[in-house]
Amino acid sequence: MRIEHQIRAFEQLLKSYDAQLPLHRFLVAYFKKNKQMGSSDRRWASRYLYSFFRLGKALPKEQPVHRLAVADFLCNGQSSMVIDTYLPHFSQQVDLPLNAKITLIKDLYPSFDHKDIFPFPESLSQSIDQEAFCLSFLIQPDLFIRVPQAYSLAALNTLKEAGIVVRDLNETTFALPNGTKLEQVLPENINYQVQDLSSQKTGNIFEPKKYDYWWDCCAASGGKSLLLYDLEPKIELLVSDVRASSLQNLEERFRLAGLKKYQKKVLDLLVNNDQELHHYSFDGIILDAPCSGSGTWGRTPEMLSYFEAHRISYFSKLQKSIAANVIKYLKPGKPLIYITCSVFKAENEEVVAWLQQEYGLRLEKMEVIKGYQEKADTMFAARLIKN
Ligand SMILES: C[S@@+](CC[C@H](N)C(=O)[O-])C[C@H]1O[C@@H](n2cnc3c(N)ncnc32)[C@H](O)[C@@H]1O
Repeated sequence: MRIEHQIRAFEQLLKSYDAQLPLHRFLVAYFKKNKQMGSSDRRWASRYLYSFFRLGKALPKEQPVHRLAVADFLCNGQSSMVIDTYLPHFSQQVDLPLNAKITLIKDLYPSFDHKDIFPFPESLSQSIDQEAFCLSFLIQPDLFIRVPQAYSLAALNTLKEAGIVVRDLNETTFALPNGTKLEQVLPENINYQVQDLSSQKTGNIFEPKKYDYWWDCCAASGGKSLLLYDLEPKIELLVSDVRASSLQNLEERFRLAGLKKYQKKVLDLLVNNDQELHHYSFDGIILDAPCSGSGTWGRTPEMLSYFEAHRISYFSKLQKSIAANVIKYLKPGKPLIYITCSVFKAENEEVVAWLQQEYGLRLEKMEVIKGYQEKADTMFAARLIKN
């Protein structure tokens, strides 16, 4: 396959992509429609497009194909036709450490600054190291699973026997190369959840007690509820979400995990739900809020190019409205666990400050969970107590 052919395929894909779908879903649909593309064409086109978007807003003045060559060199450990053609002096250096590769690129393109990769640096939560965060976009995040202790040894052995490179971060958390086909390797009788490392760490501030009644109010398919249940199986639970389809997935996941005792409701938390909830009061509420998802853009790097800044304040307002509507159902002295997968202070610390100010909640702890240092998502979690 000639280089011109690869470049043409890349340029056509780039032109067709309008960010209406996440890039991985768009690629599936595109390849289905363009059956003339063989498996090698598809592999290279995917690699190039992902590399390209990982460069975010760096080197804005260069031609797309030159930006692609730089991106592909920085993001990969093996050379490509694009690197061989446009950066021929570097094709033997692709396996250098990232910092060394950046130095080479800076020599060639003095305007290259990796801090340009992320387009909204002034909006970041304060404790985020902008430099390390930007560099993390050049590295594909890992896939993480959480395996209950009873299954963890069996899971670890099965994965190793299948030749998969596993990092066991602790007894129940494993990191695997992205794209690992878990369902083909782990048998059904091994119970596990795919859950990002940082998402798992949010559980550190839940602190549920036996027989507590908790509400996971933006439950989606139940990731946080399952974490809560693993921390304290003797829990009473209400799960809700505005999307009924997510709650259907939740039912199946709960069934597989053996979580049987729970109540489920479809609720829009932007409206008054007193008719449904007036007699409820909870010992804990998990608000895993709808958000920009900016802490997960290492998995969806196309967002570096397509996210619009005005969306940050949209999400911030949404989060405040939802929080205001749920805290009335919390018992005094009990925690609201506020979580986002955002790196923007307007969705994190500023929402927390607003809740303290407007509703007198007392902040017990909050943390930006810095997944960018661990090939994981970056998240924010706060524990606020109702007075
Ligand atoms: C970050 S996701 C939750 C992820 C989930 N807790 C987990 O661990 O997998 C946010 C959820 O908020 C829900 N949501 C968005 N707007 C909502 C609203 N107005 N009322 C209730 N839920 C809403 C979305 O449907 C989405 O499932």
